[in-house]
Amino acid sequence: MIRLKDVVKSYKVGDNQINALNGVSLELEEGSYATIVGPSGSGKSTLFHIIGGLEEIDQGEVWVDEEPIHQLKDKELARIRREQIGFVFQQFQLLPTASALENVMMPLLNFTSSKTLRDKAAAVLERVGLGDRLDHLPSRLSGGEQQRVAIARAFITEPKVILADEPTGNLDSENGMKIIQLLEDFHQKDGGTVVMITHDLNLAERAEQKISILDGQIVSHDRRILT
Ligand SMILES: Nc1ncnc2c1ncn2[C@@H]1O[C@H](COP(=O)(O)OP(=O)(O)OP(=O)(O)O)[C@@H](O)[C@H]1O
Repeated sequence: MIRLKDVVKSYKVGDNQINALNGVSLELEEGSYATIVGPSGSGKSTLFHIIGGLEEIDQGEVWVDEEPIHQLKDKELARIRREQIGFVFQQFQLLPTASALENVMMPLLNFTSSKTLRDKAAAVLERVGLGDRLDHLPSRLSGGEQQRVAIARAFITEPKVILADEPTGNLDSENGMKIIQLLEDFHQKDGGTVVMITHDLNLAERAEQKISILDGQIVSHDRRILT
């Protein structure tokens, strides 16, 4: 359901060209749980942005749930991001002036009636253990709680895929593990696909698939069956 074929992506910085991805091919079936590991600058975030339809590619093909991401216009990409993909970032990326509930409502604000949306947002906040924090501004929540709001915001669209870029990078291990458990629940109970960038090799080992990137290329793709 996520398929990349010979993807090339470079950036121009002044007169220099930086080759961020040098011919990446990858297939992840629906319901996969995969981590992406690699040293700083190896191309992990570029790959993440490309799978999420956040960046254009120079060459190759990118398919998400049978949709040719590489050929779509901005409006179509926005629809795919809204309907298929939930994003979670290291820095949470919450709107500071909006409450937890409002942050979670954000992805569907123009698409669902407000009463239904409020109820739905409250239900996903309940699911991530924040049913008693609906009206809190992010500044009144701990880092772990803010990231759980971000997970709820990703859940609200009932996506098929959650893309998480270092979701535990700013958290202590206990709060980090709560986030991992929510992502693993999404994978195990909802049958969703999780693709997570991590520097934490212990976390990488928990996934069914580990994709290692070096200098813009996939150097290994390990698969194992979780018991
Ligand atoms: N917007 C950009 N403009 C110019 N160069 C970029 C841009 N984004 C990424 N790069 C370059 O592309 C290469 C891959 O970057 P990328 O962010 O994908 O690596 P990464 O593996 O995610 O690194 P990190 O672990 O440090 O986040 C690096 O050399 C980086 O400097």
